Amino acid sequence: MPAESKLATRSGIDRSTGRLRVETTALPEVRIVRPARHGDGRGFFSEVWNRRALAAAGIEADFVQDNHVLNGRAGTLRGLHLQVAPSPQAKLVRCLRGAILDVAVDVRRGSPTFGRHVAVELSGENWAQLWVPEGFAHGYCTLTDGAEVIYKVTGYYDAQAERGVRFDDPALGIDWPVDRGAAILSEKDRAWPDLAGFGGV
Ligand SMILES: Cc1cn([C@H]2C[C@H](O)[C@@H](COP(=O)(O)OP(=O)(O)O[C@H]3O[C@H](C)C(=O)[C@H](O)[C@H]3O)O2)c(=O)[nH]c1=O
Repeated sequence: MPAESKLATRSGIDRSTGRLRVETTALPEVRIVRPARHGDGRGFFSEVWNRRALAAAGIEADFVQDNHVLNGRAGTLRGLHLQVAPSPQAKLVRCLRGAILDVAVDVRRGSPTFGRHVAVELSGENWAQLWVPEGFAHGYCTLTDGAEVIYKVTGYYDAQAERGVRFDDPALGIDWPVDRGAAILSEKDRAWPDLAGFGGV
């Protein structure tokens, strides 16, 4: 299938029920968070992060940094990255505008789900967020032009602690909407080893 045809936006509509919901995924530690959106004639109001609500769902997070990323064209791919000790990070990721396919990969050595991943569409339309715990590599591919991504992290940026895994490692089997030839990647992201070469944390 031509790369561009795989960029069709896969939008999902979030029917909020008036309160934040947390959903499980195929990887127990990775959760989908769905904040409520309270609409009225002016627009909507949404609590996009609430420490108490997340803690009630078992997500204890002491965030220290917010990141805001603007992406150009659809097919922009960032990842798969994580920071190792002494600067591990858990992340709460959302797409403010446009849409992304957000991916978390379990890279914890000895984990029963080592090498398995979760891929979830996050968009300004579905308002969904992905909780990516420490020990998971994170990456995303944009499904629309101009996708803006905002995420909170529990550890400060530490370039020396950054590690990565090549996004298209066949052993991971991630169904990205673009292939290596069409993806808009940084040189750094072209050079990561596969998971076997990285080894895990
Ligand atoms: C991550 C980061 C980067 N930077 C600076 C360093 C570079 O000058 C510039 C771009 O950095 P980089 O190419 O590493 O950005 P991404 O490729 O979006 O990296 C992120 O991609 C995946 C999706 C992640 O989950 C990580 O948060 C992070 O690795 O921002 C900072 O100043 N602070 C930061 O926390």
